[in-house]
Amino acid sequence: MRRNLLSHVRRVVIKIGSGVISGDDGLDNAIIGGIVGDVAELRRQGYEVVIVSSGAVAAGKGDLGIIGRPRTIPLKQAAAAIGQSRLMRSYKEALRPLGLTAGQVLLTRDDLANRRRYLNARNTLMTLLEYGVIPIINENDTVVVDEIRFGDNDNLSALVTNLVEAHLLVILSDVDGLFDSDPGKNPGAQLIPLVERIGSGIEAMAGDSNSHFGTGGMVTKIRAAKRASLYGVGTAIINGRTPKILLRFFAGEELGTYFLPARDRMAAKKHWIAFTKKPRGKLFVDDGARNALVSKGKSLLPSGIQGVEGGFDRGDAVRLCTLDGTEFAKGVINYTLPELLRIMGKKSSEIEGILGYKYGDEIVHRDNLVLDSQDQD
Ligand SMILES: Nc1ncnc2c1ncn2[C@@H]1O[C@H](COP(=O)(O)OP(=O)(O)O)[C@@H](O)[C@H]1O
Ligand SMILES: N[C@@H](CCC(=O)OP(=O)(O)O)C(=O)O
Repeated sequence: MRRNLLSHVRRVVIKIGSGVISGDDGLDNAIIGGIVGDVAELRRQGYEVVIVSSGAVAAGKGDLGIIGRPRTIPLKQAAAAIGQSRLMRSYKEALRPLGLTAGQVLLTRDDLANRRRYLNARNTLMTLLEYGVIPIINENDTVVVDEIRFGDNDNLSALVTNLVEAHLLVILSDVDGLFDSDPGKNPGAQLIPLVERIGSGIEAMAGDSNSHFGTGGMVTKIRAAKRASLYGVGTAIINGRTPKILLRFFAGEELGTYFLPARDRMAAKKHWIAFTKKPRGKLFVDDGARNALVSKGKSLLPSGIQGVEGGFDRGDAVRLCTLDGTEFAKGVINYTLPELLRIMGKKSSEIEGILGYKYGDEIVHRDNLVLDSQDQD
């Protein structure tokens, strides 16, 4: 059955967790060599591979005398500054004898939240693939602050899956897949081989990370699988410490946990609005406007808006709320806050008379709107 699920797959994002490629002494070059060997073989079989690799902090923290997790953000960032170049060197040295080369791509959420930079990052990644180079992506840990953080590389890998229009996300972790409870705490835990839909029952099974290395445990992996699934892509979680696991998986062996894609695929742009753009304000709309958006698939016009909150610019994402504050959608706004304060509650035909210009009748166009029922951040 697995072979059928993979038959359409040509481009794949492989996320490699810190716990897979590092131990207490830093990077585990034997494991990296094994994974890279599999990747080279997958390339020969015609797959295009994009790697999202963690491990910078684990590779650098020893130089700072840190045992266990770095306690502060500056320490984590300093460890990443030391470790990221070491991580890339390990990949490059493993790839070189196989005739392959890697390209480092460091991203922040800000890079992907801006549409122009998002498209630019995509062009870079596509060019690397076109030239047969393996992109190795990580969060740009040394510069990120909270507002522009992906948070964890599971999330980053789901967003990259959309960015490069991949057909499959494979998460290599230090466990065999998703178990019905944390196998680190419960030796009787059972592996779940197939997840058809990620609902609250599945989410309740996931626990945090138990290691010095991992960031989010199963919680962030399931969230990533859900995001990929809403984009119409399946996700596999398999054990990256098992030799030749990638080759066995792509040969169709039933390994780990496979999450099926959702039936209703979200368009790439809507997925980006839902998960990559950070909301910068709120609009409070009346029942008529909410109904038009939720039940009739209409755009948001100025007449239904009764209140605003936060500071936003044209092109930013905002949350849409009912008058009692219940959030029900997220969308990209066509007007700035000062403009909106002048035109809210008015008819679309009055916009030009009030502002002296208009960008359109819609405050949020339905093509740039994602309802909560479609699931979002
Ligand atoms: N239900 C579960 N099934 C499998 N692993 C779980 C579960 N709940 C929590 N975990 C923990 O999640 C860990 C993997 O996540 P993490 O440590 O963040 O690794 P990575 O570095 O691969 O991201 C496992 O080692 C395990 O201890
Ligand atoms: N960017 C960080 C990794 C963050 C992270 O999500 O780690 P992990 O849970 O091991 O995938 C690093 O390179 O150390």
